Amino acid sequence: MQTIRQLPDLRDAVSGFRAAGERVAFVPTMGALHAGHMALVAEAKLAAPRVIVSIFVNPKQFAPGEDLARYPRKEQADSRMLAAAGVDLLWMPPVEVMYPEGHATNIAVTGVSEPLDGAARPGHFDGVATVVAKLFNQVKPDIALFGEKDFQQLAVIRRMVADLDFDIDVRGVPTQRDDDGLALSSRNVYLAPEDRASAVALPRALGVAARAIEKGDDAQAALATARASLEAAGFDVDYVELVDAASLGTPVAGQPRRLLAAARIAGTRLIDNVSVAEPE
Ligand SMILES: Nc1ncnc2c1ncn2[C@@H]1O[C@H](COP(=O)(O)OP(=O)(O)OP(=O)(O)O)[C@@H](O)[C@H]1O
Ligand SMILES: CC(C)(CO)[C@@H](O)C(=O)[O-]
Ligand code: BAL
Repeated sequence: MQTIRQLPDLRDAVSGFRAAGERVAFVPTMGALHAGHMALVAEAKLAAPRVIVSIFVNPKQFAPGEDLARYPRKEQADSRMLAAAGVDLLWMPPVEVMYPEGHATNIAVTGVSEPLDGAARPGHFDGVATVVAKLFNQVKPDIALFGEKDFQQLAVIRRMVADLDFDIDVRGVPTQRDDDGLALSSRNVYLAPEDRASAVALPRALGVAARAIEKGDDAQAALATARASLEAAGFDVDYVELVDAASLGTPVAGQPRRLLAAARIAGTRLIDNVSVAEPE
């Protein structure tokens, strides 16, 4: 696996793949890799002969006061995992390569980025859209893979790709979970053992609410029950909401729906989401 940190070197390597007629699948990450990321890499390996992974902890997507400084960084372990998984190229630009002095362009995707995490984390999705657009222009992938764990992020990227005419096939990969159901996340390492044990309330509350709504119970009552069980487990709840799976706005009869939540336990903010089928 080549590890590249400068843009001209990346351009040379990508031109080499293209000259050989090889399609490229791309997995953008912020590192501290776990089995969730590796599921994206495995899908990428199936999708194209060349796989590029990026690791870049993007300062622009952290709102003021968030965990940018203490975000886990595990460069050597990450690099070993990616090499063992058969990744061709690891793109790891320093901050000054991504945002040289004078960088002044911001990409704001309206609508789908505004509710939920967009409301809770001001500027977050502008930072995500801006860095993902730059990564797409740098890597020039044919296919890009994102996790459904960050469901709103996936929707924002799909919107941006459609609106800006990126010729990239964006694919979502189902959320990978620990044995007890907690979604894998780099931020899980922040959890003390007792908080990690309580955190299972998040997937459980979403599962219970989704099943209740699917069998025709009142959605608002199911959401209130989910909120109460999260609070009983020690969470401060940012939101628990049922939305239209495409627009992330008000659910539309007959259209796919999604139940999303964000909540903090002992200061660590976790997100999760599940699909909700039509009432039986
Ligand atoms: N449990 C998971 N299952 C599937 N995909 C995941 C999972 N966790 C992260 N991903 C995906 O991996 C990509 C990189 O995510 P990122 O590096 O931010 O990891 P993370 O674990 O989501 O970290 P964070 O703690 O910041 O949420 C994203 O597309 C994200 O949706
Ligand atoms: C897509 C991403 C790599 C952009 O920084 C990040 O938001 C993430 O890891 O999900
Ligand atoms: N996994 C999304 C990146 C973030 O929370 O900033």
